Amino acid sequence: MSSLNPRAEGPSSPPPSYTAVSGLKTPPPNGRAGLYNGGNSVSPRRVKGEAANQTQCRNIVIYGYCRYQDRGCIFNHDTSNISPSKNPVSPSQSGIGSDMSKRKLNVESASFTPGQSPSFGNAIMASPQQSKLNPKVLEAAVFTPRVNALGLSAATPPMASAPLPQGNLMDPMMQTSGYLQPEIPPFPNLSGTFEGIGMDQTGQMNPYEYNPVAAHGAQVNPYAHQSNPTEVYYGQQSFTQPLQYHLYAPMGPHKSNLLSYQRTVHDLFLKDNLREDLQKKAEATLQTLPNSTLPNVDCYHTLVPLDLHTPKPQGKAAPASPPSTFGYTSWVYKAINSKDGRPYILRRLEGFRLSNEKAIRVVEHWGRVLSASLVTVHDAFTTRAFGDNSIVFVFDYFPLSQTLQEVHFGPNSRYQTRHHGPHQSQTQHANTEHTLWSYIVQITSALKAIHAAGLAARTIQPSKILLTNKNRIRINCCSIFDVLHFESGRTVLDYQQDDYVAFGRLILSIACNNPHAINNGQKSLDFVGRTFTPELKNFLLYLFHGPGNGAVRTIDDLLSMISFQMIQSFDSSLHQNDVLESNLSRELENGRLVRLLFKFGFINERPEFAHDRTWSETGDRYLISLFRDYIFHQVDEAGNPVLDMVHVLQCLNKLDAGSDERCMLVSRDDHNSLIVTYRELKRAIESSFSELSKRG
Ligand SMILES: Nc1ncnc2c1ncn2[C@@H]1O[C@H](COP(=O)(O)OP(=O)(O)OP(=O)(O)O)[C@@H](O)[C@H]1O
Repeated sequence: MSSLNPRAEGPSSPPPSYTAVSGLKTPPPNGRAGLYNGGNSVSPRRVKGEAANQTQCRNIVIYGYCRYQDRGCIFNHDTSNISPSKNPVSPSQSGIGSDMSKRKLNVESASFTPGQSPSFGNAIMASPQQSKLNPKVLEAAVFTPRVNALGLSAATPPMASAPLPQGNLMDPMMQTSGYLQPEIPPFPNLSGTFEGIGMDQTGQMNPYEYNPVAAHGAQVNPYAHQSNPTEVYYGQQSFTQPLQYHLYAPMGPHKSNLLSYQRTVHDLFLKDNLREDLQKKAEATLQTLPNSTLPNVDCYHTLVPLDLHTPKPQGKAAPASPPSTFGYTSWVYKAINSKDGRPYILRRLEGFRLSNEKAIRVVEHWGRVLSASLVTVHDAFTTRAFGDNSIVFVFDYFPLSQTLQEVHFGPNSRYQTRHHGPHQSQTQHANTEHTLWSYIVQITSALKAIHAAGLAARTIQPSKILLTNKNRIRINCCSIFDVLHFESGRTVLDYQQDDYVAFGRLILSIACNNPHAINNGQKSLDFVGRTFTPELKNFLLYLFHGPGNGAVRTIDDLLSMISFQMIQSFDSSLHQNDVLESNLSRELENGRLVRLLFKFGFINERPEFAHDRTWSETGDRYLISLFRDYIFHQVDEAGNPVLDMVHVLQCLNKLDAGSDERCMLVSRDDHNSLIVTYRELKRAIESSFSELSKRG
């Protein structure tokens, strides 16, 4: 394994204020240079090798008795063995180097009470010669007793004592510090529960009483007296109870059975196809039209036309042209609203004169309709900004969406080459039917919301249904006909019944892959009957003919006919949701790390403070710059840069979590080494950042 060393070049180091060992060249114990992992730990092997009954029970040491003595505790309960050297806070637990463990207690020793113990969490001494405690260590804040892994003390109720993030949570930059390293329980156990927290004689939870029987179960836990939390914390994942904010937690669903060494750094980020899709959509959203002559309309600017087809002119000018959906020349623009900065769709109908003011207010009724399968309409207004009388409808914008007309019947349609018939395989039929049911479920759900609001969609046709994602559709342009034909004299019920027929036509045309399938209705229905399941044909028959005896179609009848497909569709969307959440969780970690990198960038190499003695590269700043080298500027034996992204991710995550793990930082001239915990590094970055904020 190649050892990684920070570059041995650059300026020699100024004297750091952290505990440093000049000339320390001790290789790190785990083979990875610079990473010193828990040098104060008691080796599990040692504990394992000892006969358990020769090991002093900790409850005797701490409390003078062990309530499990007669209930299976396998450790030694002989009190005569207890000498001052069996300090309840063992050196290894307290974070003092191994040389300190040999020292006996004396009058100057910090006194121990179960509620308090001296903290030795600061930079540890790595040099065997250096036997005095770092003055910083003695000044360190008193140790608050470790409570259980949920951060609950014995006296406080669970909700009241949940660990609170440090820092100002309202400050986005400070939010990275919201991830505290949770308190680590003193005696992790195998069961994964918090059985190490015993009950005292009053029946109260006692976080200090160790229950060896519960913790060991039938077998002896070799880590039972393991007192270095970090070793258990990182080495024995299954033993740990606290949340590990610095690790990437793989979230399901997991489809591939890759082994850990087969995974790549890509597994830590969004899936490529999803990223590409989102980036293309972002690009489309931000697209502008250079040298555009399009005007600003009301509060909308930066108009980009989306309707790539030649507008279909109406009236005498072009009598042979097929009429556009609304009977007016229509234009579709993407535009930005200057009030909220968001993109919207403006659909302009050219040459429309509003004869009744009330007509345009119909749009407000559509504000009540909430459906995920509907393109929401926000506003409608008349304008002369285009040099004519136009009416403009404002809709939600869905980047890169296509109409079902384009998807199924357009020149570039992937369905064009497929001719339904005997040559199509069973799988292709099944896929087409799956798509059809997916459309049916979504349109039915939209109709349910629309009809319940006392309205009718009136635009169920291939060119007015948008495909915004795979198999994800939305009914577009609702409300336009309500305004255009405000005084038509027909009732809403009539229009609602028309919706069902239009729905049937849409599904029939897609099933037959022919936009004109309705022109030969019976033949098309026979084809559907032969090709797809009988449920689909029955569904279409209901849409075209209703329940019979002159009764009207109702949305509830429709829903009961497709209940099975609804369940299937619901299940698929739950799966899809899981996949997206899993992808989201990957970005969650990365978002935190970016904010951490921002802080690094703000702090490191500030030229304006170069001669400022209070800021210059000593103390915290020196530590941070060495840590920056440790993360990013490692080189291998041949001096080649090591570009190990996983190392960067691990370091940043541990830093953000303020882990107790230590790392060894080496000055650029190789003359000084520092051993610090990530917790200290985190503190250094936070204090430097807050100092910067005060100066700013
Ligand atoms: N809300 C929207 N979000 C994003 N794109 C949209 C939206 N509405 C329409 N579009 C896009 O604008 C283009 C034109 O849509 P339009 O509804 O005018 O289709 P059309 O076939 O031209 O219909 P018409 O015959 O009514 O003109 C389509 O490619 C469609 O994808």
